[in-house]
Amino acid sequence: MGNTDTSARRAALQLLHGVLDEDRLIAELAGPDGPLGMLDPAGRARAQRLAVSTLRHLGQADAVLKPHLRKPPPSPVRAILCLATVEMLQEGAAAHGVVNAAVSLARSERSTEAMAGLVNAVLRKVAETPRAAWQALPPQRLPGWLRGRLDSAWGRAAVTGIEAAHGAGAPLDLTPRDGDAAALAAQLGAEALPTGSVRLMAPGQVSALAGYGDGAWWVQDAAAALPAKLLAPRPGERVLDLCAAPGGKTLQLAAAGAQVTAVDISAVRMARVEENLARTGLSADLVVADLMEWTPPAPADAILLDAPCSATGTIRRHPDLPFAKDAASIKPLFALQAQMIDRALAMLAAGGRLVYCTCSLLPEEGEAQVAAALARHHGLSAIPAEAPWIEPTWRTAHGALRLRPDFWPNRGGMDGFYIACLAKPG
Ligand SMILES: C[S@@+](CC[C@H](N)C(=O)[O-])C[C@H]1O[C@@H](n2cnc3c(N)ncnc32)[C@H](O)[C@@H]1O
Repeated sequence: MGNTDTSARRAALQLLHGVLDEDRLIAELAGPDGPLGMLDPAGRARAQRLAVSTLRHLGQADAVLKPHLRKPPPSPVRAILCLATVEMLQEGAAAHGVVNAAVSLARSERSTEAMAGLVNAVLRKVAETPRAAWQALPPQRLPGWLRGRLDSAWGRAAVTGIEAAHGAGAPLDLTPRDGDAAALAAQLGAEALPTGSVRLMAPGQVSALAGYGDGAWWVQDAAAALPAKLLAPRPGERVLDLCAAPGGKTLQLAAAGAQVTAVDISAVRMARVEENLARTGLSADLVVADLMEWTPPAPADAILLDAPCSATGTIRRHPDLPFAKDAASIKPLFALQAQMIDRALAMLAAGGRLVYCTCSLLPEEGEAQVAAALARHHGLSAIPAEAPWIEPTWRTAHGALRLRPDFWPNRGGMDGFYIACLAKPG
C-alpha cells in the first residue's frame, strides 16, 4: 500500500514536471510510455487525480507555502511541496503520511535530496493550516495570457466566476441514448438537467454505473451536448460530423436517426468513435481523413463542425491546459477554423444547415469566426437557436449561443462553448 502510494505520488510529480516545465498536456503524458505506464489502474487513477488536483489548486498551494520559504524553491522542490500541500489541505489526507512520503520522494532524487530537510520543515508548518483558511483562499487565477483576453471579452466579474468554476472542477454529465433524461436520472439517483443531460455530482467509477455495459448513455458535458441538439437532424438526413472524435456528437446524431458520416484526421481518436458506437449499438460511417482534402460522395443535408480549438472552455476538467499552452500556440487555429468553415460550406447542399461550434472561451474562435463567415459568403444566413431550455443570458449575436463555465453556478457549471447555426442559400 505504502509503495503503491509512493509510486502514484512519484508519477504525479512526473506529470507535474511535464506540464509545468515542458509545456505538455496530461493527455499527452498519460500513454503507456509515460509516467503512468508502470502503474496498475488504481495507481494510474490516483496519480492522475493528484496531479490534476495540484494543478487546479497550485495558486492556493503557492500562497500557503510562501510565508514558510525565504525564496522560491527550484521547480522539482516546488512540485513536491505543492503536491503534498494539496493532498493535505484539499484532499484531506493525513498529514503524517503525506509529509513522510514527500520527504522520501525528495531524498530519492539527486535534484531534490539536499532540500529534503526543508521539505520536512515547511510541510510540518503547512499541516497546521486550518481547513477553513485554505477554503477561504481565492480560486487560482488564470495565467496572464488568457486572463487578459477573457477580461476584455467578458469582463472582470465573469473572469472571477470562471476562475471559481475552474477551482470547483466538473460533475459527470451523461447523454441518454433514448433521450429520456428523467428516467435515467431516476435510475441513477441523479439530476435531469433542463437541456436533456443527466448530472451526477459524485459519480465514482463510470463503468460501474447502471447502463454502461449496454450503452444506455455516454459521458458528455451538458454544454457539449447542445450543438447536435441545435442541428436537430431528422431521421434519414445525410449528416456530416466533421472533426468527430471521440464521437459524443456522432452518437447523438446517430441516435436521432440520421445517416451519419463521421470524419476525423486521427486514426487513434477515431478508434474511440468505433468503440463508442459498438458499446451503444449505434451506427455511422467512419472516415479517417483531413477534411481540408476529403470530399463527400454527395452534398450533405446538414453538417456539424466541431473545429479544433484552444479548448479553453474545458479548463475545469483540464487544469493543465493554461500551463501547457500559450497565446502563440493557439493563434494558428484561428485561420484553420475559418478554412474549415469554408470547406464545410462547400460540402453542404443548397438550403442545408451548418452548426459550427468550439469548446473555447475566446471570441476569436466563436463570435468572430461566424461574423467573418457571414461577411465572406454571400447569401449565408444565421438561424437563431430555438429551444425551450435556452436561457436568455446564453444568447449572443446571430442567434448563436455563448456558454461559459460560470453559468449554472449552483448546479455545477458547464463547459465553455460557442454554438452557431448557419443556413446555406437554397
Ligand atoms: C474538438 S475535437 C472534436 C470532438 C468531437 N466532435 C466530439 O464531440 O467528441 C476536434 C477534433 O478535430 C480533429 N481534427 C483536427 N484537424 C482535423 C482535420 N484537418 N480534419 C479532420 N479532423 C481534424 C481532431 O483529431 C479532433 O478529434
